[in-house]
Amino acid sequence: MSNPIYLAVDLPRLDAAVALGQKVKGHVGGLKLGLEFFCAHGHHGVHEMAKIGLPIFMDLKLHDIPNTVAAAMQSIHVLQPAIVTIHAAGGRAMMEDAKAAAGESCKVVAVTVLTSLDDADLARVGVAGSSHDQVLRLTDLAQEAGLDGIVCSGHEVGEVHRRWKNGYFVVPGLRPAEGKGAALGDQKRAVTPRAARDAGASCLVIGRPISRAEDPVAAARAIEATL
Ligand SMILES: O=C(O)c1cc(=O)[nH]c(=O)n1[C@@H]1O[C@H](COP(=O)(O)O)[C@@H](O)[C@H]1O
Repeated sequence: MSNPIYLAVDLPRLDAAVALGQKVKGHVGGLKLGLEFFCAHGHHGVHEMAKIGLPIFMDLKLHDIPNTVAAAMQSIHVLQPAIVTIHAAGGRAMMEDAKAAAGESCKVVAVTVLTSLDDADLARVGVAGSSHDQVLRLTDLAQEAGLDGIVCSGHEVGEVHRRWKNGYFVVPGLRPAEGKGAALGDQKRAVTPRAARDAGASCLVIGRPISRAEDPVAAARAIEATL
């Protein structure tokens, strides 16, 4: 089985990002480049990271009118990402157009409810009900739109997996062990990598527990050993 860990390379400097990717490449299955990275380094930065030889996950969380999102997807074709994120809250037409504009080999996955939000945060933006119900609602919409899968927390992935048998499920907000490793930081719905994997996650997104560890290779290896 291939390594399901994607390292979230959320570092502002390109040389540091390349060095980190090179160091841990034997212990992760891919590299996730997010908004921080793409805004700072653009296509050039993605090309440099691709040279490390691992699949690239472009976490752009696109959310706009369908025409704009489709055009953005076309503009990143050339980078041949393995996975791209969009926001499910952009609606069915936006998701359909994003998928149609993506390359054949690129998985398009929709972020449901960010792992940094809890039920009280959702209420403040006008979403009645629990984060759990909202994840399931947006999962069904993403499946109807023909996407490859969704992004959710480890708390919901078990139920998502039961509803959508062959979907691709990305789970971020992972912390290696209760009370150990990196603190929760801004994550509110966190679980351990092993718990997420057991519940049906296809892809485990892990950032600070590896990138901020004193020894990132040892941290990645230790997490890999728990899976
Ligand atoms: O789409 C994502 O990857 C994502 C969705 C989400 O709901 N929560 C979330 O944390 N992420 C990303 O996952 C990574 C988590 O990083 P750490 O909290 O440092 O492990 C970051 O790059 C986030 O942008």
